[in-house]
Amino acid sequence: MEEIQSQSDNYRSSSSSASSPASRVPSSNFFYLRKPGSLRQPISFEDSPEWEDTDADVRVEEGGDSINAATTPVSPSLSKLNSGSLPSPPMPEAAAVTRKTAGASVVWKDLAVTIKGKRKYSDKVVKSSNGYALPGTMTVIMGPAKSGKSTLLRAIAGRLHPSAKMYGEVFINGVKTRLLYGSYGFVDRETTLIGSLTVREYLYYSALLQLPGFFCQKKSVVEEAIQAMSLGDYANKLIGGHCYMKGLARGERRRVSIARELVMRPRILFIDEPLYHLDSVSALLMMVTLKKLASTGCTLIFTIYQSSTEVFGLFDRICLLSNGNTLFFGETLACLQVSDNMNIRSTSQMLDFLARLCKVLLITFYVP
Ligand SMILES: Nc1ncnc2c1ncn2[C@@H]1O[C@H](COP(=O)(O)OP(=O)(O)OP(=O)(O)O)[C@@H](O)[C@H]1O
Repeated sequence: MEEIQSQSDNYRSSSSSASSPASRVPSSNFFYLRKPGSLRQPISFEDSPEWEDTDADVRVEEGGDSINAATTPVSPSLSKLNSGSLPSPPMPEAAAVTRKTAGASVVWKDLAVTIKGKRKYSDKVVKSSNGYALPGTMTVIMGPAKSGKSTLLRAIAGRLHPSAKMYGEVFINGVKTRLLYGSYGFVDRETTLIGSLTVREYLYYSALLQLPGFFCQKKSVVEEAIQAMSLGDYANKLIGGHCYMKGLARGERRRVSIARELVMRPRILFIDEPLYHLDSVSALLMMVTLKKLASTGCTLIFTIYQSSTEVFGLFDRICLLSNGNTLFFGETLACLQVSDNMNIRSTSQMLDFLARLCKVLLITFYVP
């Protein structure tokens, strides 16, 4: 306890200044260790006194990304995040700011992927795929298992495994280029989260690790990400899920992994199976959240194995794969139109039709 007290005193002496005297902050704010039994009542990192450094003339202009800082706020030590049990702070102003991102158009042309170890060159995992994704829209890569969805997604994002070789071209905003760090986010099918942190703490750590810039800017991006993924009700809850500690449900965990990428404010977001292992209600909620995210301007591209009729109706464009072949690329409505011409009257009938088509092609092409 003495050690904690002395750390606390050190902190007070180093952080106290004319602008933020320690006397302004109640002494109960200076706990460095989580109190015993407080695991179920986690504390927001915003309880750190430095969040309230109102005298620091730091302003972040949303959308314009410009920062005017007379004094640079000091990042808090990570130990200070484990503060004691204090009442939850009100949502900061940043949370009320609507997220607006300039998306980017993505075009892939004659994209093919081979993987070392496959028997023949003709055994391409993805074969001559063409398509595009526009800002503010959701483009989904659909197909049965092992049809090459993840491989195509990784190829577009430039994140193929070293044993894979890509052919064809990818254009970002009309320029043949690789995606730069920070301009895009990639959410894998399974991600590891830190169960001993709350959602807000975890996102804040991610922001600290991934982003340059000022502390208050990180605060705003974290709150934006929480808001964008509808995690407001869970922001102060422990992620959990380890050592028999009950944690967030799968749907929320998945949203946290997506929010982790959003702190980078990516222009393009790639998600491998956002509905992986989600029940139908969580799947619909996830898709509605993603649709909302797309409406802020972000370009969303993701893979999906199967979809309910309701979820299907939310997609803007579909790239339908079967054994690496692109069977259809176009707008969802056009896809429905095609099915209509074929006397298919409902989305579920169309999905059945597509599934059957995939199976036929799979059997036709997959036989060695
Ligand atoms: N690194 C790799 N090494 C060897 N083969 C691979 C590798 N990655 C993918 N493949 C093969 O490529 C094919 C397509 O895999 P991919 O994961 O892209 O399909 P998918 O449609 O995403 O399937 P699923 O949804 O079942 O994961 C599979 O036959 C898979 O075995």
